[in-house]
Order: sequence, then structure tokens, then C-alpha cells
Amino acid sequence: METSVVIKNVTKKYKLYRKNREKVMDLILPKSFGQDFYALKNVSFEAKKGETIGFVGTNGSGKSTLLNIIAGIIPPTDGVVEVNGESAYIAVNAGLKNELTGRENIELKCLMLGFSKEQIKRMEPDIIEFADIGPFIDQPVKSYSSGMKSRLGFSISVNIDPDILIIDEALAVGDKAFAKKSMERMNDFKERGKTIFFVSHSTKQIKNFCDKVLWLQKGEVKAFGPTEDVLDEYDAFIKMISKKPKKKKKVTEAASR
Ligand SMILES: Nc1ncnc2c1ncn2[C@@H]1O[C@H](COP(=O)(O)OP(=O)(O)OP(=O)(O)O)[C@@H](O)[C@H]1O
Repeated sequence: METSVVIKNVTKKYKLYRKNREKVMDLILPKSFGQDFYALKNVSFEAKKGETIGFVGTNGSGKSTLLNIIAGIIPPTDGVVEVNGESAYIAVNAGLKNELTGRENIELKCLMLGFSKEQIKRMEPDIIEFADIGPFIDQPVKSYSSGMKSRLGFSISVNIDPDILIIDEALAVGDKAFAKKSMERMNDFKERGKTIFFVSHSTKQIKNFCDKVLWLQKGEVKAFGPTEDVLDEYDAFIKMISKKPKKKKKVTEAASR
């Protein structure tokens, strides 16, 4: 199978500052200020064309950061990212301009992706039909509910027909009917040999949909492999951390300071 995405030793480092003054000093003085924080550390894996890969991990483990790096929205601090094909990133709110109407957002996003005005005219009815938000399509996005934003973002992204679909919790805010319709469209993508990255806190959705799972923990790869195997390990880990007695945890945290 052809390779779609290669991630090699990818690291994303942020600087955490206690005060704004510290940030300014870090920018203008040769001495380093602030504390290094690694959102991702030496992450490596490969995705083949037609694979659907789910990312799991507790809050703050680096899932969105990795998706954003694959989508080219943020650069890695270190490492190699190879993406073969056009990608589309879908998250609640992603890339939508609040002041513009839904219809204007469709036009803007498609123009930015290089579609001609004629192409956009042809695509628009399908996008609007799939989003199914009624007269709100001509209202500014700032008046939308989070589910409506997700519907519009998802509809634009699947209709531009990218090679790689990157979905960050976008189905979590939609209602059941929309989630079902979206899943069907994603299955259609899969059958056509497209690559899909999928972040969800619903292990059921991941189990139903993904071929492989990448488990991130504190920015590092804990496991990568077939869905069943990695989810078994991940579920056991979640059970273990949720069983930890609170009192004992407090003592451990205090002792580690
Ligand atoms: N711009 C930033 N500056 C500093 N830290 C950041 C920045 N963006 C993200 N982080 C940190 O990087 C870590 C990873 O964040 P990320 O959003 O990728 O996690 P996640 O696994 O998607 O979490 P969740 O499940 O809560 O959505 C978090 O600790 C977050 O606070």
C-alpha cells in the first residue's frame, strides 16, 4: 500500500511564561526566559493510503497538536512531516469566519483552496444540502450553535474531496442524525482509498471506524497498532487511573513537588 503520511521524530515545544514581562524579555534578550513545555515528543508513525487512524489519549496528551501539524496549520519544532496529497481539517469552528455568513464562508474557503468561481457555484448546493441548516446559511456564523458550525465545517471539508481528511472531535457536537450521515460519508471516503485521521473521546466510534489507533500520553506515543489491541491497552489504562484513590493521589502529587 502507498504511503500517505509519514511522521518522523516530531516534537512540538512551547514556552510557558508566568508573566507577559517574561515573554517580552525572552524575545528581546539573549538569555532564555520561561519554561519549556513539550506538547509532542519524538512522535513517529506512518499512515498508508486508505487507512483510518484514530488518536486516543487523555486530555492534553497532544492529539489536536498532532492533527494540526499534519494539516499544516502549525509547524513542528523538530522532526519530519511528509503529507502526500491535499488535506482538510475539520473541527468545531475550524477556519470559519464569524462575521461572514455560512454561504460566504463556503465561497471564501473554496476560493482559498484554489477552486474557480464556476466550480464553487457547482459545489455550493451540495455543501448547503449536506449542512442542512436551513435559512441560517445566510446568517453570520457568530449566530450559529456549535452543532451548526460543525455541520457547515464538515460539509465544506467533505465536499471539497480532499485526499486526507482530518477530523478533530467534530462529530461530538452534532446530533445523532448528522453523526450518522457524516459517518456514511466518511465510509465512502474510506472506500475510495482516502486517508482519515480521527480524534474522538468515544472509543465506540473509534472501534467502529478505525483500522489503527495511535495512543498518545503526555505527548509521547504509548502504542500504535491495530484498533482492538491498542484500545484494549488504553481501556485498561483508563480503568487503572480512574480507580486510583483520590487521597493517595494527593499525597503523591504533594510528594512530587
Ligand atoms: N499554544 C500553546 N501554548 C502552550 N501550550 C499549548 C499550546 N497549545 C497546546 N498546548 C498544550 O499542549 C498540550 C497538548 O494539547 P492538545 O490540545 O494537543 O491536547 P489534546 O490531546 O488534543 O487534548 P484534549 O483531549 O483535551 O482535546 C496541552 O497541555 C496544551 O495545554
